[in-house]
Amino acid sequence: MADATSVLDAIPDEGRPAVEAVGLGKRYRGDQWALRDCDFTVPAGRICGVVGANGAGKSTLLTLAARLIRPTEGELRVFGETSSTPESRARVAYVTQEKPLYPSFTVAGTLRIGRELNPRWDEEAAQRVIEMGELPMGARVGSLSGGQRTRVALALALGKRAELLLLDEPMADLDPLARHELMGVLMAEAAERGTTILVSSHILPELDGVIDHLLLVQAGRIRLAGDLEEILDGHRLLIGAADGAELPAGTTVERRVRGRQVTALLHTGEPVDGPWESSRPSLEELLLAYLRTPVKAPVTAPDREAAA
Ligand SMILES: Nc1ncnc2c1ncn2[C@@H]1O[C@H](COP(=O)(O)OP(=O)(O)OP(=O)(O)O)[C@@H](O)[C@H]1O
Repeated sequence: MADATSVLDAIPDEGRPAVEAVGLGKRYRGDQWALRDCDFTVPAGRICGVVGANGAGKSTLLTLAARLIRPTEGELRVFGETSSTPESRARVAYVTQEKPLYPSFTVAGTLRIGRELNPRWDEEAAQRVIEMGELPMGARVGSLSGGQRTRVALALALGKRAELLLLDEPMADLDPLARHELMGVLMAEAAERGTTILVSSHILPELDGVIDHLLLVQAGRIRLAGDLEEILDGHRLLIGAADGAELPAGTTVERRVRGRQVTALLHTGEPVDGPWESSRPSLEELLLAYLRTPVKAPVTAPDREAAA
């Protein structure tokens, strides 16, 4: 049996940047920036949650990493490369929200295309995902439900044996059991092969216990980026009496009063003095507090900001 050292030896990129943004910006048209001034690093082997409200820029970020669009400014390095080559494309698999598949092809025919197009194709990995969902290999893709098509798209992505998996809300149309099971498959993939996974989701509980890295995108900006444990350690959730002590200045992300009780999320790793019940936030508590308090980022041109 392989020990921990030999597993790590088998993951050559472990810890090195898989995805690195430097001054990254994307403007589709006119003065509207979908992303602006983004700087972050996702080390190889991480499962990174990409979280943000509708329209925040998550899909744009994943599409840039898949090299389907180009940055307007700055760069997004994938395994150190700034542009796309056939070799670099073979290292990346992207499952989009639309999951474009040929409706007239059968499941088996779809996997056959995957096999023919990908030199590193892993038939067993792809088939495992199909079989777990008990999908008939002879069924036409067009006759499958949305969740079943998602399973076929994930099977293609896993069969490709990519080193970077980009998953844009992959689980949205799956039932809870399938979601749980496929999350397990993705985690096993990351652990065994050191695959880096960027997964966007609005279903926050689905990410808890799965991701170990976080990118919080808000209004086209990166609001939080880094190792998840470090981010959680750097915040305190306080509960106390609404008419009690003042919150420490400068660190409050969100403050909510309900009746006589106040709940606040602070961006500080330091212990907080005062009549507070203080704890480390859960991932969901952290994300909800940030999502409820969007920053007013200047993603549009100054004249539009002034008008807003
Ligand atoms: N192809 C496009 N052409 C023009 N504008 C676009 C295009 N794609 C996205 N946008 C705009 O860029 C911004 C970011 O969109 P994006 O799809 O990246 O957000 P998102 O965070 O993935 O949203 P959602 O959670 O709703 O999927 C939005 O204002 C959107 O209208």
